[in-house]
Amino acid sequence: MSKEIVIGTRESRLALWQANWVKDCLQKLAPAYSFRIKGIKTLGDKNLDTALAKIGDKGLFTKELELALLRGKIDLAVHSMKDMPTILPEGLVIGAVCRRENPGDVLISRKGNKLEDLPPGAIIGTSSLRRRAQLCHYRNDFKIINLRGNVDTRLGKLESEMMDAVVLSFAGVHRLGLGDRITQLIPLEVCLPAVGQGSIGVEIRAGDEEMQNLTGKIDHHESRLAVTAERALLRKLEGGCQIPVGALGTVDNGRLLLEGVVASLDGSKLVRSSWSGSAEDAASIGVQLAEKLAQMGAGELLRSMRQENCHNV
Ligand SMILES: NCc1[nH]cc(CCC(=O)O)c1CC(=O)O
Repeated sequence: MSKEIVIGTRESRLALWQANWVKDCLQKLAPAYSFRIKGIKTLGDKNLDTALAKIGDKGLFTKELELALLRGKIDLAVHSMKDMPTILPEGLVIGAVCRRENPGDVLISRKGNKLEDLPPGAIIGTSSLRRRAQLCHYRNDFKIINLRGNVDTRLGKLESEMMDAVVLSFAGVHRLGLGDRITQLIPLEVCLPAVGQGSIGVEIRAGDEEMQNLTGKIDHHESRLAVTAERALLRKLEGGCQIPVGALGTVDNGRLLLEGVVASLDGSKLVRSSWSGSAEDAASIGVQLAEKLAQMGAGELLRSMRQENCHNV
């Protein structure tokens, strides 16, 4: 009998797709093991009606999986990197950051309009403060309404709730086989993605050498460096509540370019800049960019936002 490895995941169609993708990759690379998927409900799945910004996102989609990992109920936890808090619980580490999909956001509009030719006052659904702020900065006539639920639910609401468009991540839409619904790849100049967007992460127990070796087989070095820089930036900026931050690291020839943005909720103020350096210094590039953005006014922006908006410290 081969040793069985239990892979924990949320139960949304996207989460299951991602967990199965990890399972298939590992099964090919390590045929001596057998793998089983175990679905686990998280707080984020149980609170589908509450605006994300109100609950805060500290481990909303990850906590139950992490507890199962710590208790030995599962051996690996598969997450979207963008749903992972920047500080992991004691005793857990990221075993793999898998090769990143196109990290950007996409527009899916009801009548096929792109961002620039949506009608004045167009209604766009998204629950992400980051998307809201950058879209309103691009066009302040847009009306943004809260839209939660998994990818399929959100697309369903585009039809039923009289919206002109919704914004989703390319990766999520593509993985669910809904790529033909995409109207436009939103340019990175308009909207920087969420930290970690497009990358699948595999969390393991610290010191579990067997799982470290196993997950090492699907770790993608450049994706890990890019995501490390983005997470270092966010960790330095954040202070216990959801804030409109976007970031994207790209690695080319050993150099890492990190772009980052911080904006006010209504998009009226927006600070955006970049920092680059040797890719192996990923984390310090994130910290340096955070300091630069703070000097450019992001610090002030974040302080005022925390006072008004932070319900959950
Ligand atoms: N916030 C939910 C979430 N978490 C990860 C993805 C998609 C996968 C990814 O972008 O990595 C999505 C859906 C979306 O934002 O459209």
